[in-house]
Amino acid sequence: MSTLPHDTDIPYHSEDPHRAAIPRDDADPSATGIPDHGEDLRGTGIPPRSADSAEVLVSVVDATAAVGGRTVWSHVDATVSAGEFVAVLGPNGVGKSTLLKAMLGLVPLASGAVRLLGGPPGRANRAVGYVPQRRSFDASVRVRGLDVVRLGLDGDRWGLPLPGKRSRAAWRRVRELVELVGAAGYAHRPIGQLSGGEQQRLLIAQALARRPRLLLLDEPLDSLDLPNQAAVAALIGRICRVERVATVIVAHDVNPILSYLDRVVYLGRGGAVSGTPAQVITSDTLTGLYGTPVEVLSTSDGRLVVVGQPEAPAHHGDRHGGAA
Ligand SMILES: Nc1ncnc2c1ncn2[C@@H]1O[C@H](COP(=O)(O)OP(=O)(O)OP(=O)(O)O)[C@@H](O)[C@H]1O
Repeated sequence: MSTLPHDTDIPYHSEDPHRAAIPRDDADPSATGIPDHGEDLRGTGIPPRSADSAEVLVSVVDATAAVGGRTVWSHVDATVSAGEFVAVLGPNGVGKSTLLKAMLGLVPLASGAVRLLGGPPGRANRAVGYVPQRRSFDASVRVRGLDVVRLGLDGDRWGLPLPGKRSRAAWRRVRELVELVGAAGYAHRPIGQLSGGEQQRLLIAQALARRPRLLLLDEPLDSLDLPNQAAVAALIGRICRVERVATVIVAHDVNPILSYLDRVVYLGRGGAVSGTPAQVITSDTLTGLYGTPVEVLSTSDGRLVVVGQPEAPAHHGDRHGGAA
């Protein structure tokens, strides 16, 4: 895989000296069947994160979100540190997308606070790459994949075209990104004619265009087949670990990303529990979160199956679960 060189005029922070510490898991991972990601990255060659001082990029503190006049979740605490890979999990409609939007300042909080890269959300959004949910292109869309990636660099720019030197640097950056996500074989084709997995890779490349410190991905594995889920999950794991872009991913199924994750935020019943996968994805923790018996089973190939998780969340205002 290619790395992101530093020969353009676009700021990049991969040499950040304040990389996050890995929140080490006190629980025995073998007890739950959940791999300890620090040592096990499925033989990908991806280095485990080293433990040094953590810089918090996002903090959500005792937050309550109300959308359309209804409380979606309340008393949620969550943090994302530099270089971390964090999953937001929970049943349909529990408010996972709302949490990402709250981090971006797109959904105002009813109470509590969000800080993004040291300030109020919204101000630092140029340093954040965001791929919203279910963004796909109709077959009739003729824009090339390359141009979709380029929009991540200058899509918000109006007026005269970039001068030649800056334009060449921008196209060089686009080519790097296309290589990074493994899309070189099809990026010149109209994006509407590409598969869901191919489109997803190009959208991730677009979100990385400005060398963000934080990547927010809303269900990037949605509607992909299993091999594509595994491939895109591995790509995101590499971006997080090798390129050191902290990543928050909304997912329905934790299994494709399980071995790459540092932490999860599990939403349910008005609140949230966060911690390492081994701490959170357990029968006891999820039973406490949902207030109904939930069983976490581990299959022989290491997949987790959550049984009994309520599909339609009840919305309560009470605090529930030990948010970390
Ligand atoms: N613009 C809106 N107006 C009113 N209600 C909304 C709006 N957007 C979301 N909601 C409601 O807020 C709740 C949380 O939605 P959200 O999309 O955050 O959930 P989610 O966990 O991401 O769901 P899914 O897993 O189905 O994508 C849902 O009940 C949804 O119907």
